[in-house]
Amino acid sequence: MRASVIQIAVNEDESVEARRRRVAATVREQAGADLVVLPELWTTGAFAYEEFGREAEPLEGPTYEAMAKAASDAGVWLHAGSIPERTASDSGSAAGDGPLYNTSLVFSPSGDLAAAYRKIHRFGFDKGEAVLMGAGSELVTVRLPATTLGLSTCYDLRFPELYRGLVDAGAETLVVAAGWPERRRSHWTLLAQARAVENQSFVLACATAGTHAGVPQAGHSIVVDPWGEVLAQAGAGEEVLTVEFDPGKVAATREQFPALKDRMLGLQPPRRP
Ligand SMILES: O=C(O)CCC(=O)C(=O)O
Repeated sequence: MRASVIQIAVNEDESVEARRRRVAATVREQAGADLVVLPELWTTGAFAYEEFGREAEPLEGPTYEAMAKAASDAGVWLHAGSIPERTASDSGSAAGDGPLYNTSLVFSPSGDLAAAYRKIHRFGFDKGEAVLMGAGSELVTVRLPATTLGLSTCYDLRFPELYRGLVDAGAETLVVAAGWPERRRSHWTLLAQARAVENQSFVLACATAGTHAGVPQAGHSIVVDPWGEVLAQAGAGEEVLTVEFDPGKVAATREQFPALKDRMLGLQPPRRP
């Protein structure tokens, strides 16, 4: 299976519309790949909080349209990263003034939407995304011909129980769309490898490059195999990481070193003295 992980530079000197055109062209250049992956919130930048409301789009908005077409032009499965999704209000208002979500979109090679995943763990503690966006509550997997993807977004990477849930639902290739800051780059690499090892799964983790809202981005998108070996890692700048991998290695690893089978569920909490 061949995957292209597109690490996009998100800088403020480029308009959202120009970036959308540029990214669509780069996706088209990946014809021949089986899977193409884009990062989190690449239209606005994950830290450009003021842009979230301004650039939010309905699920089937301009990014959806451009990415559906790029996927079908290239004939690839496309994890199109995430968008700030504007939803309708509870009253169903056409103005779409309901909560925002950080929503990832996956398209099939014919350009149909295969899945949408709303980021579950929002970043920012008591500010930023954590207060501006709603939290998703559903795990999402996507069946491809050769593997099953488990979807996640950026800060989700810190929450191992999410990935265990994805593995229990059949995931073999864990995709992380991110806009991770340079300041915590060591955590990014460490956690991507940890999620691969503990879940005996491939991890395809796609980050952004550049600087927006004063936050330098880590880049260093990474692909890790189920044994924890790094198959490829990008540098700090914009880059397309191309990697060939054998999805059969997941079953082989789980069979040869069956640690996942030794999970002890339903442990009792410690007794009070
Ligand atoms: O967990 C981190 O250090 C970064 C998370 C983040 O930047 C995000 O989720 O947008």
